[in-house]
Amino acid sequence: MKLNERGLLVVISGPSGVGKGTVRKALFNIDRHNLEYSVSMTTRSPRLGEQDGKDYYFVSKDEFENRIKEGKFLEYAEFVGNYYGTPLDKVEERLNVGKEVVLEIEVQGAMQVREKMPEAVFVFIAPPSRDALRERITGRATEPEKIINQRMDKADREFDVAHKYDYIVVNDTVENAADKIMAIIRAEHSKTKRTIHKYMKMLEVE
Ligand SMILES: Nc1nc2c(ncn2[C@@H]2O[C@H](COP(=O)(O)OP(=O)(O)O)[C@@H](O)[C@H]2O)c(=O)[nH]1
Ligand SMILES: Nc1ncnc2c1ncn2[C@@H]1O[C@H](COP(=O)(O)OP(=O)(O)O)[C@@H](O)[C@H]1O
Repeated sequence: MKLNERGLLVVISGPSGVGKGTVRKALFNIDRHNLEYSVSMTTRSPRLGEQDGKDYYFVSKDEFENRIKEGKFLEYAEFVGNYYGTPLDKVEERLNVGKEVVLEIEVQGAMQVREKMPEAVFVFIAPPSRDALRERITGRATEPEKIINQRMDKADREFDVAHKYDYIVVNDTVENAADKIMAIIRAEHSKTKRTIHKYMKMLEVE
């Protein structure tokens, strides 16, 4: 692999129900060829229509904890009673073939990635308002009210760390948000390439 062929790691976070999954799908419709979604592993139960290996790898708590011990996650975190983590091997493999790898993860995990891979780009998706967020998460009708309340509390704490991200994108319409994230990825990709190119020239590396 040539040094300048490595893809960009893109970390997307945002409160539950803000529209991360919806925006991500729209993003992949813009450029399916260069983007690759990192499928996470979780101990939460599948929602209706979710597929193992596509939406998540659904595993037991024991299996997840074994993988933690074996060091198989780039990052992992507990979120409202369940584990979620990013399998490391696949991310490395896809970055090395030049794909832009997209992680959709919560904020504690994102901060772990920043420690390990500071060259990644970090995007926080925000709702147009707190009321809009509650409407979206309620409208999706996948969680009971108690869990929705827990997720709204969690959202308030997540807003507090939004300033640690490189970009904040408001999900007003899905199309706008996806276009903005695509523009960020393209700009960051060119920036990284230019930096590597300059560095290699300095070292007189071919
Ligand atoms: N740290 C971490 N968070 C994850 C991972 N996969 C998903 N998440 C986050 O876990 C949270 C809950 O996800 P989920 O139960 O699917 O709910 P949803 O975001 O409301 O659809 C969201 O903030 C996800 O972005 C992962 O691999 N690592
Ligand atoms: N820009 C938007 N305007 C209105 N509703 C939206 C928008 N983006 C997403 N939604 C809706 O909000 C709900 C939550 O979206 P989802 O992608 O599941 O969120 P997340 O993955 O962040 O939990 C879904 O019902 C989705 O259709």
